[in-house]
Amino acid sequence: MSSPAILDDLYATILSRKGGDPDSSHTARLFHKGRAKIAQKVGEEAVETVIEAIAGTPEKLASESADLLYHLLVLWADAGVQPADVYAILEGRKGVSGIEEKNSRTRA
Ligand SMILES: N=c1c2ncn([C@@H]3O[C@H](COP(=O)(O)OP(=O)(O)OP(=O)(O)O)[C@@H](O)[C@H]3O)c2ncn1[C@@H]1O[C@H](COP(=O)(O)O)[C@@H](O)[C@H]1O
Repeated sequence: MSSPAILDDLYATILSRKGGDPDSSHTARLFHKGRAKIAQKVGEEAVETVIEAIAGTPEKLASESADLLYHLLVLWADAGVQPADVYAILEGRKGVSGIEEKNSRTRA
C-alpha cells in the first residue's frame, strides 16, 4: 500500500524549515522553541481534537485533526522519527487484532 503522499510532502516541508527564520516560518519557530514546546502543542491539539469529537461538528473535528497531524509531524521531525518508521509499524500490525495483541502483552 502506498504511503499518504500529503503527509510525506508536509514532512519534507517541515524538515526544510529546520534552522529557518522563526519570523517567517511557524515551523521554524516551533523548532526554535524546542521539543518540550512542540510536544506541548501536540498535547493541546489532541485535547482540542477530543473536544471537537465530543461537542463539535465533523468539519471542526477534521480541522483539529489536521492541526494535530501537522504538530505530530513536527515532533517526529524534531525527534528523528521518519513517517516511514511509523508506516512500517502500522503495516506490521495489519491483520493482528488489537485485543489479541493486548492479551499477548498481558501473558508476557
Ligand atoms: N499545516 C500547517 C499548520 N497547521 C497549523 N499550523 C499553525 O499552527 C499554529 C497554531 O496556532 P496556536 O495559536 O495554537 O499556536 P501558537 O501560535 O504557536 O501559539 P502558542 O501556543 O505558542 O501560544 C497556527 O499559526 C497555524 O497556522 C500550521 N502551520 C503550518 N502548516 C504547514 O506547514 C507549512 C510550512 O509552514 P511555515 O513553516 O509557517 O512556512 C505550511 O505551508 C503548511 O502546509
